[in-house]
Amino acid sequence: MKVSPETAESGVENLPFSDLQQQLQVVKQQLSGLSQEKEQWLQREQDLYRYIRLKTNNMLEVIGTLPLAAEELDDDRLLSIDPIGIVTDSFHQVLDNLKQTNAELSLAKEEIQAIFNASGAGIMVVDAALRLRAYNNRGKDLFFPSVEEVVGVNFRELVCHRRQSTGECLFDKVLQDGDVAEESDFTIDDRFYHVVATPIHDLAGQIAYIILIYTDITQLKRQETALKEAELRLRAILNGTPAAITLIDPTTHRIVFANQTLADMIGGQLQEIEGHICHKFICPREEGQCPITDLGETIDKSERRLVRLDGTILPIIKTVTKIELEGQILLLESFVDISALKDEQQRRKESEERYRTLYSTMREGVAQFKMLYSADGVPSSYEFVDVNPAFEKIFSVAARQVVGRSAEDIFAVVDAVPFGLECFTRVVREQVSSEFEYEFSELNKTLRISAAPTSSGCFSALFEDITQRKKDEARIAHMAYFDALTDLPNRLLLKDRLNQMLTRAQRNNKQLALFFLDLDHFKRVNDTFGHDVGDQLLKIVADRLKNALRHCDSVCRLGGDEFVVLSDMISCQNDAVKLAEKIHATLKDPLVLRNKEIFVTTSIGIAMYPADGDDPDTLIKNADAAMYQSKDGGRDEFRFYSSNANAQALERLLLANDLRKALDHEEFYLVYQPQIDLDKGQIIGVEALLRWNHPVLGHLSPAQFIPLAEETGLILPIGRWVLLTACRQIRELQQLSGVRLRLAVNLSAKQFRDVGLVSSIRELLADIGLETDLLELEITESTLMDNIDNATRTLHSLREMGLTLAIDDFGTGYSSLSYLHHFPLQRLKVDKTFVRRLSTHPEDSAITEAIIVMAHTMGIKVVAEGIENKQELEFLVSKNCDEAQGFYFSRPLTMSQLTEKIKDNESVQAFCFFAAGDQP
Ligand SMILES: Nc1nc2c(ncn2[C@@H]2O[C@H](COP(=O)(O)O[C@H]3[C@@H](O)[C@H](n4cnc5c(=O)[nH]c(N)nc54)O[C@@H]3COP(=O)(O)O)[C@@H](O)[C@H]2O)c(=O)[nH]1
Repeated sequence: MKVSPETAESGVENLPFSDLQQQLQVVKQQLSGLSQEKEQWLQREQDLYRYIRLKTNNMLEVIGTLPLAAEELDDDRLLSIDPIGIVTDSFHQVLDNLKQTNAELSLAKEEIQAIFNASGAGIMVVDAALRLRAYNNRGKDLFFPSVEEVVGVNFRELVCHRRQSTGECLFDKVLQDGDVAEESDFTIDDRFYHVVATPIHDLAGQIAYIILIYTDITQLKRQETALKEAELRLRAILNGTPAAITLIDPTTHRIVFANQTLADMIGGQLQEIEGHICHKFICPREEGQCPITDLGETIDKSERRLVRLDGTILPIIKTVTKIELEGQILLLESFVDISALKDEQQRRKESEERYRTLYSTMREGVAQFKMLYSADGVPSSYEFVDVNPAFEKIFSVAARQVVGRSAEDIFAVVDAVPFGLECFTRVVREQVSSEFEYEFSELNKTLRISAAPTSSGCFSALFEDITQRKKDEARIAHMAYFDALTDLPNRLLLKDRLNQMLTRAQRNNKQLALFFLDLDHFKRVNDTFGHDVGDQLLKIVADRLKNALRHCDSVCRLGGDEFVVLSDMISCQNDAVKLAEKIHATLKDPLVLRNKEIFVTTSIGIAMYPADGDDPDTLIKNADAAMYQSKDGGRDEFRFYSSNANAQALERLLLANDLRKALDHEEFYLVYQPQIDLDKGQIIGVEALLRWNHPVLGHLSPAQFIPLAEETGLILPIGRWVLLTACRQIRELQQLSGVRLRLAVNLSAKQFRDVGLVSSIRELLADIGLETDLLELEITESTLMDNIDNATRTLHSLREMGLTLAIDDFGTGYSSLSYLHHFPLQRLKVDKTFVRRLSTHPEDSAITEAIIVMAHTMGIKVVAEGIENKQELEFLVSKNCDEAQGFYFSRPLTMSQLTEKIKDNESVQAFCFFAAGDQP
C-alpha cells in the first residue's frame, strides 16, 4: 500500500494518543509493507542479474563460446560492461568460424559428391515423401539418363517403371518396416542389381530419407547361373556315369554328395543316402571306423563290399582320393558294381571246375597237341601238350611220359608220317573239326578220334574207345538176322534165303519144301520148369535140327517154339515126307534138363513150291496152316498144306472176331456141375462152367474158345463176367432156397496173374453180399508153377480174404508135389484122365491113391472129377477120396435146372442121389 507524505505530517500534532497509537500502528504496518516491497525489489534485481547472465550465456552458448563465469564477472560489473557487445564480439568470432567451416564443408561436399559419383553403384536419396533428393551419376545413367533435372521428382515414377522384377518396391518395404531392406533380383534391361535401401531417421525417429544403392551384379549372376549350369551338367554327368561317386566329410563321416548311380546301387533315394553316415553303406565295418582316416588304409581299385538298403551285399571295386574343396578336405570315393563280373567269374570258375572234372573223369581220352613244322613251314609232326587220365588209361601211358614228346615217339608212324597228321593238319590250317576211326592193332582197340582247333597252331583230340561199340554193332547186325537164343537165322534171314532159294528153284525148275515146326506142349515146359529150362530146350532142339539136316538145308527160328526148315533138295512130296520123319526122329530122344527127362515132339506143316505158293509169305502162311492141322490131328505129326488148312486158320480168325462181340451180345451163359461130399453123400457145392451160345455155331465148349480168349486177352473181361454172374446167381439161389452151396469158379492163367484180381474179387463179393468162404477158385497147376513166388503171394491174399483155393487138373502137368506146401490150398482136383483110366491102367490108380494120401498128409482135401460110373466112385471112396464130381452124379445144369432140382428135392442130399441114379 502506497502512503502519501502529506497525510503523515498533518495527522501527528492534532491527533490524540490513541489516535497516534493507531496512527503508529498504521505507520508500522506501512513500514512493514515498504520493507516487504524493498525485499521484493531486491529480489527482482537479483532475478534481473540472473536473467541477464543467463541470456548472455545462452547467446554465448549458441554462438559456441564459453559461458560467463560468476567469479570473474560479479553483478555490478555485469551491469557496467556491455553484454550485448560481448555477445556481438563472440558472434563475429563464431561467424568467422562458421565461414571457415562452411568453406571446409563445401570442399567436403564436393569430395563426397565426387566419391558419390565415382561409386560403381547407382545411389539414390529419397525423402519420406518419395521425392528424389540426391543421386549419383551412375544412378542417373541407370534410371534417367536423358532427363536433366530430377531432384524433387517422385521416385516411384522415376525408378519403379524401369523395374522388370516383380514384387513391391524396396522403399515401400523400408517405409513399412522402418529397417534396412535388400533385394537381389532387381533387373533392368536384363541386368541384375543388388539393391540395399537404408532409412535415415530424423531426431524424432521418423524416416527422413531412404538411401538406395543399386549394385550391378549381372556378372555375378551370370557367373552364378553358369556355375549352376555347370553344376547341373556335372551332376548329370556324375549321375550318368556307371561308377558310383560320393564325397564324404572325413571328420563327420557323413555323405556330402552322392550320385544317382550310388543311390541305384544302394537301392534307395538320394535323400536316404546324402547326409547319412557312410559306414552304413560304403564301409560296412562293424566298428564303424573309416578305413582311410581311422585306419590309414589306401584304397585304390580295391575290392570291397557295399551294403544295400535291403541288407544285401554288393561286391564293388573302390578307389578313394582325398581332395580339397573350398578349403575343406573331403574323401572322393568312386566304385563300380562288380557283381556281374563276380557272377561271371563264379560261372567261369564253376565251368572250369566242371570242365576240369569232366576232363579228368570223362571216359574219352583227351590230348592237347601243338603242331610242329619243318624248316620250310610244312607240318611235320605234332607234340603232346597235355593228356587227361582217360588218355593215359587208353594208351597205357603216364602223362609225364608223353607231354613234350612228339607224335612219332608215341604213335605208330606209317610211311614216315605220324598217325593222323593229314587230318590234324587240315584241322589246324582250315580251323575246322574233323573225325575219323582208327584201329590201334597194338592196343587191340578201335578208337574214334575227333580233332578240333584250339589256339593258334594247336589242336585237341578226343580219343573214344569204340572197340566195344564196334563189337556191339557187329553183334546187332548179327542179331538183325540171327535169333539171339539159338543163333539160327531169324524170320528176316529166312525170307532172304527163301527168296534166294525160290529164285534158284524157278531158274532150275525145281521144287522146294518149307517145314513149319511148332513144338508140342512147349508152354507146359515153360510153365512147369520156368523159362530158363524152356530156353535150354529150344537151344537143344535148334542144335539137333542143325546137326541132323544137310548143309544146303536151312533151319530158322521164327520165335517162341516155332522153327522153319527150308530144303530145295526136294524132287517130290516123298522127299518132304522123309525129311519130316527125319525131323521127328531127331527130336525123339528125350532131353535131360534139371535131371529130368523131357520128351519133345513137334507138329509140322509142309508147304511146297510151286504147288502151295511161289512167294515167301504165302509159303510160310500155308505151312503154318498145315501145322495147325497137324496139331488138331493129335500133335507129333506132319501135314501137307491143303486149302482146308487155310479154311481152318480163317475160322480161328473169325472166331476171335466173334469172341470180341460175345460179351456185348450176351452170348455167354453159365452151367453148374454139382460137387458131392463122398463121406456124407451130400451135395456141397457146384462148379461154374462157361458156355458160349454162338449165333451161328451154336453152343460151344470152353475148350473151343478159352485158349483163343487167352491168346487175345479177352479172357480178362470174360473171366470177370463169369465171376460176377456166378456169384450173383449162387447168392440168389441161396436166398431162394436157403441152401448154402460152395461155388467153384475156374481162373485162367492170365486172370490169375492180373494185378487187380484180389481187389476186384473183394469188391465184387462185398457188392453181391456172398460170404467169402463160399467162393472157391480153381487154378491149374501149370498156372501156379509159372511163377511160384507171385502165385504164393496171390494165393495168400485170396486166402486171407476167406476164399478157398483148389488146384485143378492135378497130375496133368510136370508139377512137383514138393511145391504144394508153398500154397495155402484146401482142395486138389485129380484130373479126369486119371479117373478114366482107373480100371484099365494100374499105374494111374496107384498115382491117384498116392495123390490122395499125399494131399491128406498136407491137410488138403481131394476132389475127383469126371466120375462116370459106380466103379470109379467105389474105388475113390475106398481110397478115402473126399469129394467127387462127374456125369455119374450130374451133368452141368443151367441155373434154372439147378434151382428146380433143389426145390424139387427135400434136401440137397436127396437131390444128389436122385441125380446119380438118374444119370448113370
Ligand atoms: N478159365 C475158365 N475155364 C473154364 C471155364 N469154364 C470151363 N472152363 C474150362 O474149360 C474146360 C472144358 O470145360 P467143360 O467143357 O465145361 O467141361 C467140364 C465138364 O463139363 C467136364 N466134365 C465134368 N464131368 C465129366 C464127366 O463125368 N465126364 C466128362 N467127359 N467130362 C466131364 O469137365 C470139365 C470140368 O473140368 P474142370 O474144370 O477141370 O473141373 C475145362 O478145363 C474147364 O476148366 C471158365 O469159366 N473159365
